[in-house]
Amino acid sequence: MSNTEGSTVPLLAARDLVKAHGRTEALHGASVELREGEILAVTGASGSGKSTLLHCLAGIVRPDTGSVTYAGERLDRLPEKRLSELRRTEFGVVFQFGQLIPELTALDNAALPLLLAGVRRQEARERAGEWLERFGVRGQGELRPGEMSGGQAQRAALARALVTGPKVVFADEPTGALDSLASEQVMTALTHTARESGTAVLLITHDAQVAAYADREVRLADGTVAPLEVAA
Ligand SMILES: Nc1ncnc2c1ncn2[C@@H]1O[C@H](COP(=O)(O)OP(=O)(O)OP(=O)(O)O)[C@@H](O)[C@H]1O
Repeated sequence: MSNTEGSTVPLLAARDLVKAHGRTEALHGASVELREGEILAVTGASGSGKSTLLHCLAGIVRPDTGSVTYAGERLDRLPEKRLSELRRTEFGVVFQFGQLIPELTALDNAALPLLLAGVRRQEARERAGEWLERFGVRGQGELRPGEMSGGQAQRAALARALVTGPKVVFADEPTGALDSLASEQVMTALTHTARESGTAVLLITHDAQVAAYADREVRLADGTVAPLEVAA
């Protein structure tokens, strides 16, 4: 069940986003809203602009026009310093291939955002261990990413994304490289943990079975969110 009932002001809102990569216009006026604690799936064909939308919402790239508002702040207008602080403290990100640091163990990977935030090493490792536990990979804590299965590495990447207690997790095809069993385990762990901690999730996927884990789904086609599915 969604824990977003009664919440009217979106936590994150994109309005009329336009973003071109060179001559390719990836977004042509896309609008979407994410409420606090909501799990929203963004689906659409390859090239429809899903990743570009996620990058704009996460403050990774700035739209050419349109606005992105996070908790009342215009993200698209923020100076880089404040943006990177927001990304570090309020947002977590997971990509298709996890992007764990290959030289570090799963535990040290998961502890990294805490160390960057100034948490002492021992406490960071303890907290990271608890998050690995929630994702069912504590036993793999001393392994490096290359020694883990794809699904285990993705669950460690999710632990790293959630370890700082972000308000929003951006997940771009988090199961794209996994078989269906590993994909199911990753999605169950992600949605269960997000609901438990009240974290909102923006989930990009082209897989209907993965989208079914979300509270709501919007579909991108040719850089625009299908009008009927834009939240009022
Ligand atoms: N860095 C870039 N340089 C040039 N064109 C780009 C760049 N990033 C995206 N594009 C183009 O913008 C359009 C939208 O790309 P985007 O990656 O947002 O789509 P997507 O829906 O996430 O696709 P996929 O499901 O295949 O990952 C595509 O036509 C793509 O080729």
